[in-house]
Amino acid sequence: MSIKSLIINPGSTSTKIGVFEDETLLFEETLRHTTEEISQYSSIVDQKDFRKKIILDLMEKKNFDMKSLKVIVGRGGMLKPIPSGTYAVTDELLHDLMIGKQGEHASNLGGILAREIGDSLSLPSYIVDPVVVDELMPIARYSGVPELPRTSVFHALNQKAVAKRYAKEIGKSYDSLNLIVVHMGGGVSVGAHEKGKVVDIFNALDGDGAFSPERAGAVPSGALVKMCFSGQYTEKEVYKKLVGGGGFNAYLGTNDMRDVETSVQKGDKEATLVREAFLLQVAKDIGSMACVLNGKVDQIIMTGGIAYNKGVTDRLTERAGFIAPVTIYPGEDELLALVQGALRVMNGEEKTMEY
Ligand SMILES: Nc1ncnc2c1ncn2[C@@H]1O[C@H](COP(=O)(O)OP(=O)(O)O)[C@@H](O)[C@H]1O
Ligand SMILES: CCCC(=O)OP(=O)(O)O
Repeated sequence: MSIKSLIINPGSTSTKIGVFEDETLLFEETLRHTTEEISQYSSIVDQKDFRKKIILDLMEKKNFDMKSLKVIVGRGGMLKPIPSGTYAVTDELLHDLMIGKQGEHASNLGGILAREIGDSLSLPSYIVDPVVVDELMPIARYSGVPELPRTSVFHALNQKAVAKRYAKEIGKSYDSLNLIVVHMGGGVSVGAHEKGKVVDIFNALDGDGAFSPERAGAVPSGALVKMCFSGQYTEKEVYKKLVGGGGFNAYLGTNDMRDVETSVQKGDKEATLVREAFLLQVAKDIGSMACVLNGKVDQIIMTGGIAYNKGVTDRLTERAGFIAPVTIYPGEDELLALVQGALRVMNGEEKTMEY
């Protein structure tokens, strides 16, 4: 018997929704959120009802019978560091999403909404490869301050999905390849995949890599300390400068790369400089990961919404293409990866992971 699933993928700048019958997509929708829309809410959990309404409105618009569903699957959020896999949204896991065990991010809402909608229909709910999948090699955890270890927070679901897709397309196993995966969405993460494990990562959230549409990435640490103690800002205000209001938002007032591109095409000097600075930072992150892999890189894979922009991928290839050939998978394979994760446990091919 076939399995119909509702897939919920909240990102920092969008909510993506899909309905599948087994692995066949019945329909999908991506709703983009402007900075103004998101900044009305003081916390991620406060956005729950707004994002839930979007989902239920879409189901109504499509005249979809919710009773025909067998499972609800959400993107997994800021839980404790855990291995890759499919997890049931248990009470403990739900609690950690609600409190944001490792912090706040829209992905926390994936499991919360999956469980809420699942419970209302008496259906199971799962998350797959949450943003906290942790396969870091021990030496990648050192930051220089023992109390502040580097952490693995990234687009684990899509990074793994596109890496496996590439391996399949060239007839090799993911475990046999060394890949650098560059995900450019609302956040940016660059990962070193060594024989099937993400052994080092530039953290996409409040971490150490390139800036992104809505995040600062790495900033000069001494100046940040001074800002924190200047008395001018609350803790929340400083954090917002780093996550939410950082990056393109801070320089150009938009989290939408398409607006940036339009300004660049019109000859806007500031937009051109900021875009070029972004590309420099991402290229430097790729170069770092080449060293992590001892220069033995089979392929660089560029993905995420920004990878639709050919100007961006061409310039990155110009800067980093000497390291390895480049494959571009624009957007992301997250909806299908979420379905496949749930189907594997429901069909008994894989065990549900214990949280
Ligand atoms: N067709 C496109 N061309 C260029 N940029 C795009 C396109 N589609 C999305 N983007 C940009 O990608 C970013 C969002 O990427 P996405 O992977 O959807 O992020 P998230 O899941 O974090 O919300 C935004 O800056 C958006 O403007
Ligand atoms: C929290 C890491 C993943 C991430 O940054 O996702 P978005 O690009 O969707 O915000």
